[in-house]
Amino acid sequence: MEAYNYYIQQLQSKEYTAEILNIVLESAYEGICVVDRQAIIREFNSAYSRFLGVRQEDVIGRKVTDVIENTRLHIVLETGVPERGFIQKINGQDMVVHRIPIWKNQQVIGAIGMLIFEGVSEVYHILQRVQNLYVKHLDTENRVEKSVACPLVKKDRVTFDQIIGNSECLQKVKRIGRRAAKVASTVLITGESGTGKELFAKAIHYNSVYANGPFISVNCSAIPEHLLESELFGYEDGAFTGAKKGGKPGKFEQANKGTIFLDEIGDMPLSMQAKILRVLQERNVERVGGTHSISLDIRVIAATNANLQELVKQGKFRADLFYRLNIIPIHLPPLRERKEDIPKLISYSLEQLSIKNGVTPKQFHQGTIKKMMEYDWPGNVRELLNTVEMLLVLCESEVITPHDLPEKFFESSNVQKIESHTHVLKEVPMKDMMEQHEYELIIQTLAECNGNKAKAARKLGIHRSTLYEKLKKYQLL
Ligand SMILES: Nc1ncnc2c1ncn2[C@@H]1O[C@H](COP(=O)(O)OP(=O)(O)OP(=O)(O)O)[C@@H](O)[C@H]1O
Repeated sequence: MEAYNYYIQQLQSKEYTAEILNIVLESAYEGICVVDRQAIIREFNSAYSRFLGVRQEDVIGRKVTDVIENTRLHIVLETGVPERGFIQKINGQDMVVHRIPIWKNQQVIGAIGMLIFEGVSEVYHILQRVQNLYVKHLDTENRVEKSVACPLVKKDRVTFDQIIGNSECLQKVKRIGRRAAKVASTVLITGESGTGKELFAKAIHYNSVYANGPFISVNCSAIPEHLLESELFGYEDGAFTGAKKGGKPGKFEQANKGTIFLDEIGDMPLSMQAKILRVLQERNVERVGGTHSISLDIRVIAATNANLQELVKQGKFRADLFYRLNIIPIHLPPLRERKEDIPKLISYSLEQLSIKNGVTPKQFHQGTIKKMMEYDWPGNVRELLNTVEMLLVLCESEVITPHDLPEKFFESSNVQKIESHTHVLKEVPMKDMMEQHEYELIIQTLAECNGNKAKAARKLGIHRSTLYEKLKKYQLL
């Protein structure tokens, strides 16, 4: 009886999910088309069918290329790279479309096509595209300088939308960032190198009440110790030999009415830490050799890839400064913990980097994206952008294949582990197909979760102890 009830419950929950999905599809203003791995239409909402003048039942089950004019959904299935805000001619009209691949277990299993009829955010994306075309046009006429002066292109203003990634962990920090922007409190951003700490700091600044003031970035580790004080606090005329006539304002003063971004704060010498603490507490600064203090109205954002708490324990970082900075802590996750963001990051960077380098955008083979998702990205987003740029510039063919990737992509221990285990398993006669499937699923999920068993168990929907039992069974411990 219990098993029967469970079965009924499962069935009902599946029916419920299907019903909800149907309601969502039918309530959307956009045209939505979902295709499977073979580019066969599986879902097609009425907004799309009205626009094309076809009946849903006539198109579901047909190849998308036979139904939607100029579609590239079948190409997105191959590349695995999303295409957002593209223009597609349908029924003689230029329409804005999104094409989003569906990734599961590091494979593209389908794609979603969205036809946009309206929406402010879409207009914004179109505007961006027009700007890019404009810059490209000027570039080809050797008038790059003018493009920077183009009023449409406000180069440095960063919005949270420009921080690419839909992973849950990135969405969560973006939500915290948006809320932090609304208040004047000091923010401490931590995260590995290249995770986007400076980009995040800029997004906070440009969404805050200080947005119209300056954003002054100071790399604390790049300034020699003996120059740090005058760089940060400025100096008066004749403060020391070699001092500029008339004196010079320091970074804090320059940042007045805006934001000061203290990057690599963990590298700040102890002597300077005391002085910075004083400025943060008293909100005024005195130039070197000066006699009066200048009051400051600034937002402070500090960032580090070091473990400040550890540095405090080791006596290398002042505890009082740490607590002064750590009012709103934001930790940016490394790229290896949000690999689902990789296709989207590639898609966005492809276009920007093609324009920057004056080359035609290339396509990524799905196998290439797969390899890129298996890699651990120690240099995070910065390394990813550099890789895409290198591939764009150096690869001679139109499609970037796994062979074009540097050697390091084939050295991943995860990949070797999956391959060697799969190999062994295939040689041994299988008792049970289900077991083989379960085994591969576990290996795959562990690789995706970087060997983190708690995370893998959550992803697999089983208890951690069950996962351990299975790992033991398959001799994976
Ligand atoms: N989520 C993201 N979306 C788009 N671009 C990103 C993202 N994260 C980082 N970048 C880009 O990656 C590069 C490195 O980012 P950034 O300089 O902000 O990293 P960082 O954490 O401050 O690095 P470091 O600690 O080495 O100074 C920049 O070009 C930035 O624009």
